[in-house]
Amino acid sequence: MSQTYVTGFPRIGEKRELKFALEAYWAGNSDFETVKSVAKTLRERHWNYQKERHIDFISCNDFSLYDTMLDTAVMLGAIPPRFQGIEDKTERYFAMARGDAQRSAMEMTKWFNTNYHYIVPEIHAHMAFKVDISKIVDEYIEAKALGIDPKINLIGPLTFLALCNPVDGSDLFGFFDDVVEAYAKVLHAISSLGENIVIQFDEPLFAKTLEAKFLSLLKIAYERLGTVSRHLKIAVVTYFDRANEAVEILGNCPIWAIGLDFVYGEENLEALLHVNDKMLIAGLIDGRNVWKNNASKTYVLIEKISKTIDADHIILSTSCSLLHVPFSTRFEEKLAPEVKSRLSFALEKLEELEQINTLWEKREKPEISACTQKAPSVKSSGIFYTRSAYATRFALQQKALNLPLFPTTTIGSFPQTKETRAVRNAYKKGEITREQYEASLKESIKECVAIQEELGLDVLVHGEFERNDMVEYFGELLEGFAFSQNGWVQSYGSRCVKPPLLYGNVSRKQPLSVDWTVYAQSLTDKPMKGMLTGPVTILNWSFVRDDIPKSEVAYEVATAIAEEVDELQRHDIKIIQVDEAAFKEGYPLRAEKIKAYEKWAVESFKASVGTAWDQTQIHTHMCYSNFNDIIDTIERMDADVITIETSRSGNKLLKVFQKANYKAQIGPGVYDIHSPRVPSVEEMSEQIKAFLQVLPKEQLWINPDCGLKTRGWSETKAALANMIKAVYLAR
Ligand code: MET
Ligand SMILES: [Zn+2]
Repeated sequence: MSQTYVTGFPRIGEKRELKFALEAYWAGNSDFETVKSVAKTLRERHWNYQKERHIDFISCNDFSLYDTMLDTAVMLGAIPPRFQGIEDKTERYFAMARGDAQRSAMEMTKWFNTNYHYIVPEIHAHMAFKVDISKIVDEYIEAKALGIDPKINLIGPLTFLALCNPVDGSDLFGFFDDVVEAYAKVLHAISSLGENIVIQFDEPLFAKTLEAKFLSLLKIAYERLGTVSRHLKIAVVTYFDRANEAVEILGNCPIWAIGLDFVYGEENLEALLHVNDKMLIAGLIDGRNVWKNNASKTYVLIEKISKTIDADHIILSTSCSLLHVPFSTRFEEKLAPEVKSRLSFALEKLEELEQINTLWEKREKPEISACTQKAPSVKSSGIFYTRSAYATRFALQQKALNLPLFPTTTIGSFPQTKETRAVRNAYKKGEITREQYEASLKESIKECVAIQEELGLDVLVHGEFERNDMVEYFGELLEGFAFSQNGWVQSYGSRCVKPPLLYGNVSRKQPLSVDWTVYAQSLTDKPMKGMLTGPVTILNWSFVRDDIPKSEVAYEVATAIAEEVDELQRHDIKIIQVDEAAFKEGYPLRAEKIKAYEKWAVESFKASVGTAWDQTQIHTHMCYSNFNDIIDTIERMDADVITIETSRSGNKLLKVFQKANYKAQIGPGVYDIHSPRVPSVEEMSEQIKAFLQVLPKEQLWINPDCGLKTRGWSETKAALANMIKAVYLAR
């Protein structure tokens, strides 16, 4: 009998119950008892769903009221000093997650190459770890009471350590012994709960290209943790890519099982020899994309695995936690059948796991399913890109635009007020007519243009009031995208996103932004910048079809954008910005896979602007501050101007551009838009001076560091006015 295993389950609830319960509590509209009871109901429901599908290994402690990294920090007693004075555990927990009147929240960042954000634990020298497993015990007992014998999910010690932020600058590795000992205490305490308890250590860190030091520590850690108690069965589970180096070590550690992802790391097949006598938890059902599993392909994969691993040592599993996919397709009433029939969310994936297990048990190989998808029409070889060298373009653009020294601009969006959103929603719901909607949008654009003229900005924007989201907006207008009603995925805390479903061949059947941009240009003599989202960002923030290579999908999206670029310039729009906000987050975890990513990412960006004439100035924008490793790639994108987020990193970042002898223009953000604070003229003057120490003045643009849509109007006007004063002083 083979067995099934689910790495982890989404916790927000099929109707986002946890979100609403938490937000009501935070807003003071309900009490914590209500949150607790909603959470309990959800856990129970989620366990039962898994039980109904006869999943053999069901997790507890994959649940969290905010984030499991934060839970781990709490479990280990890694409480930053500023929160230690808060007596009440619940109050303290949410203060760490969200900050309170006196204390800033802990930092948050992306979990590996996903769009889930975890809380970054803060550690410092002489920190006394103090173990508290009460959350685990509660959930374990709760599951037991329901007749479930759960495994216990814990973030593995190496992944935990690697993601910690030593706030006092101390050496991360210096904490290793303390962290492992704290985990040993956790295991010791858990072992008193029962016999043969399975502990799942999540170690996605092992799917990255690792420093040798980590590999040697991993051996020490699991040799120690594997011997804490005979009553525990330790499973070390990796995901998101191959983990070959770690397997070579884990195969000789005193643990029970090793988990490998064969969906995003098929190279793990080569590591199987080193699994030795351990159980293999084989990640086969894609835990982070939404398409139906191809059972015949999976079956073949299991056959391959079984050549090295005895069948009774193979456990069939999801490739990672199902946290990264929406709950169920059963709430989708509006999706076209051809789209819906191809989807599989968390609940459906449980079914798929059960099915493949049944087939495998009976050694019943499924028929090869016929491919229903048409082959894409465009090939990624030989992209369309006819722009001349930068120097030639620069001269032509100078002439066409005649901009002053330190041209000023913004990143695109202006404050989205309640009214703006209300109008958009009313139009979406059919409560107002197209004419009414357009009239209202034009009003907003007109005001926005007037404000920018009054402020004295050099390159204006229309304000992006028609966009709810920079990817969704384009997806809705392009062919090949669909939108679910309830396809929510947790992004951080109580927040969820609903990524577009890029299911088919992408094409542009209508203009995307031309009308708004042309209207905005008609209101001013200053250049109006056209605003588009780039292909890499569109892909990285969508669920992308997996029946053809990503590079081909990206090229289709790029072709559609390139048509829009061409139409904009034919309407006399002289500057076009193609945002690649998510360029960097799409980077693979494995060094050897980076080249291939960069190739399709750069090529598709270039293809998306390849129609631009030399005198049309192409901007791009990225919200990052670390370009060290990717500067050559940025250069190859060949944009005329790149605006970036520097405001929080001084001119350190610009030095990277200087060192690379970067020739095109750069707009380093002079102020941080993530806070309502209005920086003074002096502050921004200082920033500009710092920039000038590194880059020649001809290369500099001055702008905020990202879009202004989350800001209010008053702070926006004040900050931009100060920015422009600082620029006048510099000129
Ligand atoms: C996350 S990057 C945002 C870019 C977009 N043009 C904006 O200003 O909102
Ligand atoms: Zn940005």
